[in-house]
Amino acid sequence: MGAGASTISALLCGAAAAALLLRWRGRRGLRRELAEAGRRRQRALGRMEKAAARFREQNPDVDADPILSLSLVELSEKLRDGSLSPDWVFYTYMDKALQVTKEVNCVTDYLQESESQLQQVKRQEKKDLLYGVPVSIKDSINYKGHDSTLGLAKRLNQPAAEDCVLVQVLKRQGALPFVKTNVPQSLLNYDCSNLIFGQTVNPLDHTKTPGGSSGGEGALISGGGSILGIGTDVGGSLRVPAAFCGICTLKATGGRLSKKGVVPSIPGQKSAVVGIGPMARDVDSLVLCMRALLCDDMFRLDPTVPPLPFNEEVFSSSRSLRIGYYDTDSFTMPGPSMRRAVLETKQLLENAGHTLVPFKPCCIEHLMFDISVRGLFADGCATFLDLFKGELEDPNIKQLLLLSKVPGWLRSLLSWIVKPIVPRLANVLRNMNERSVKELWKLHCEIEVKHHLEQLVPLFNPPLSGLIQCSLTSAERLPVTWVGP
Ligand SMILES: CCCCCCCC/C=C\CCCCCCCC(=O)NCC(=O)O
Repeated sequence: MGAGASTISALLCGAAAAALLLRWRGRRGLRRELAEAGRRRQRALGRMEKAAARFREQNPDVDADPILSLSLVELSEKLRDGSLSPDWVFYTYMDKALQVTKEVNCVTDYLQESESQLQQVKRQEKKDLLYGVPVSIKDSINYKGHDSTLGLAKRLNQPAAEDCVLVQVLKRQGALPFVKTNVPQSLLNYDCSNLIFGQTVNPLDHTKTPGGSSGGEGALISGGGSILGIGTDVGGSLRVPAAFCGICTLKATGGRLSKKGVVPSIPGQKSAVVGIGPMARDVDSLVLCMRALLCDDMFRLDPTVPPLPFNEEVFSSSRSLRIGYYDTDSFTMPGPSMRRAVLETKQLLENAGHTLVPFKPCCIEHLMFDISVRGLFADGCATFLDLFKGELEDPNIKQLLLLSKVPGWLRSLLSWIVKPIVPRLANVLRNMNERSVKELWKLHCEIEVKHHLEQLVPLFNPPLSGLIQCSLTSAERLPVTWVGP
């Protein structure tokens, strides 16, 4: 080998060694940041623990069980008529949230400002719908002075400059947002773990996931540590954890509740719409929350939200309803217990005088893959991958990341190869490829015109077809899975 060639190979080796060293240092720095964030969280939980202990010491007669066993409707009535004191409720839930998080690891941050807000609320004459109700919020919902991490190290130490509109409205209604809860790294996952806060587990069975991405909320509420929570959902992030944890939720129509200050995983993506919603132990709690949120404050603070208040007339009407139902969409097959739950509910609704109409949702496979996955990843996964630049990857997101990193041509080839054996994986792969602007506009037209206007709206519109005023389906067809990748 000549001197020139050895110089070149020495330079190449040097460059490779320097790159490896830089990468190692970068990763070591990240690990330190993660460890520091973990310690910060422990300090926050410690402050919470001290506050709860102080309250217990000063109020030894407060009995937690009667407070924790009240439904949200009962609790808010008692708070408003003065038969329960807001600080009894606040510290009782704080204590319970600590106990639940010790078991299932669901609380990520203590919103200590809630203690001064509690003092303010107690001085208030006006007692709004959520007066004195402690509320938990998902990590991605901005609360002034606190991080919305999405489980990503790069988002640490970037506290929100202001409360998002939802939090502002909750506060105006007298609610006390007191903790933030865990999410999977990037939010695009049906599990609930990240490298900052770790794995959240299901309170009903610690070997199982609580679901995701609003899994911290699901676990905390199901464990009894919060009476009302707020989460978000694109492809199941409210519905999956609610079903896995045995609680209730409502994915409000996109745009019905303000998204201002709620951090999405793929900003600008419009095909699979983000919906915000409450999570709670029963349906009446969801109703109370929606009634409280759909108010003038919300419409004024975020003029993009249509100023449609909660429709009391429709809600309290005793008119019998025509309700569409299906126990299977023939694509995501329900387990026997889910099917039984739908059929039992159908029977109960019929006994109550409603008419149940069988109804088959159209083209689930197409909607899931050619619309939702294609829409989410229409930039060839570039925005999703940006989230992970310079980031340590949680093992639970590795599979999706691996598919996202494959070059488009190879994804198409792999899709073609695996199609006969795993057709659904082939479908995911095919739809993760980059689309042109023209193709994306075509996709938006298909969603708005073909799917919404031509297929969905007629189902709900009396003049055209059946009066399907709401629909009943098994909540979630995904089986509850074990924790871990
Ligand atoms: C919109 C997704 C449709 C489901 C398709 C399942 C096929 C798996 C392929 C890609 C994974 C996409 C992950 C979707 C997770 C959605 C969770 C969610 O709603 N996150 C958003 C949020 O929390 O706001």
